[in-house]
Amino acid sequence: MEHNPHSIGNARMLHPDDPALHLIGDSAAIEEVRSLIRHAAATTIPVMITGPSGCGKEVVAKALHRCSARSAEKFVGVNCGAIPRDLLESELFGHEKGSFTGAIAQRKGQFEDASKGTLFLDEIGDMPFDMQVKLLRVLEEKQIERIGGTQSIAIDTRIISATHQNLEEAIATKRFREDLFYRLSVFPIDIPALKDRREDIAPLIRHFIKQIGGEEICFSAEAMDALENYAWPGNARELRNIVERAVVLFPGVMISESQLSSLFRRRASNAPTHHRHALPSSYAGGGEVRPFRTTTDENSYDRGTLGDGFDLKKHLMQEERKYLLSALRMAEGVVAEAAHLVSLRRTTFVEKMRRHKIVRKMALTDHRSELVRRE
Ligand SMILES: Nc1ncnc2c1ncn2[C@@H]1O[C@H](COP(=O)(O)OP(=O)(O)OP(=O)(O)O)[C@@H](O)[C@H]1O
Repeated sequence: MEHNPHSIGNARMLHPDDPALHLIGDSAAIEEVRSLIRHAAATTIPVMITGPSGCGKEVVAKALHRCSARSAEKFVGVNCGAIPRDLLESELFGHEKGSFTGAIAQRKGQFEDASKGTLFLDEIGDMPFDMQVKLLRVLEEKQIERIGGTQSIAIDTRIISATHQNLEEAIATKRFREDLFYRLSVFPIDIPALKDRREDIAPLIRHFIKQIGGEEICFSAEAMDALENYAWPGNARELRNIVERAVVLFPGVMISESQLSSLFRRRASNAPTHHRHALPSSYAGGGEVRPFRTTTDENSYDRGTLGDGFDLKKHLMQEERKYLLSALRMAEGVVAEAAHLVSLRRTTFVEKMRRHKIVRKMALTDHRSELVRRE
């Protein structure tokens, strides 16, 4: 058992610097999450954080790390869905020099790097099935072997995983190993969607305004009402983006309900209104702005474009990459929505992202887009 004097007890007994308080929200659901963080932080048991995309899973993981006795050590985040299969094993477990083409030097993996600290396995539901077997073995034996290595290395790494997927469903369809699921989710923490904890919207707006800096903004009572009634398909991430836009477009201004539509640039028709019955049903069609336009007609290419080394396969790959990135940007990093924008299944979209080495967070405005994030 690890103990941290600041992490145990209820909110009233807490030190004002309690890292769990960095998790913003006044709802009962967030209060419950804070309480779970404090309990989990006093142990090293594996925690699995679930909730829809953008709801704050990484914020919770970091709060848990900061609350724990490991807070002085590293927090290392790995996005299991964004790293190509071939690289993931080396990313997690490291490799010895010469163990494969391109392994020009020995490299420690994230498990070793985060030893004594916390390893955050984000998007665990996207981990390839064969890697799941390897991960399970490591968790059971508490030791790793670098690729091409001959000796086992003991590790003392706290594991927090997260997913927006329904892993029970993934288990039923044999995409996720049941034994690994039970190993990782000893202590589950579920974060509800923002639409189910509307009390958090106002404090989150205040928090984001402070975090972003710049001139103060505020929303009229009707505008606040509309924001509190909106469906927030992108959850807190979408709210943050709206606040960012508001700070740029309306510095020092009281924002009215009618001005909100300019903040919701994705789909003007989906902008919130304070009439509950008029609320956008999150991705309903009517009046959608069409994201992509065809720029050329059939038969319109001539010798000027073709010939001279024109490579159709390469060209199509480049175009595909542009479409994927644009869709991701328009969907503000919500993969399911981006896939919907280009009429692909989510899994196909993720597969294409892997092929193009696209990281979901490349599309986000807060530029936290690395494969591996460190604190
Ligand atoms: N309760 C919260 N308090 C403070 N900031 C929050 C909270 N929830 C979300 N955020 C902010 O919203 C954005 C998205 O949060 P985060 O990246 O943690 O979501 P996530 O659930 O991990 O997303 P994904 O599933 O896409 O990985 C971040 O900018 C984060 O700082």
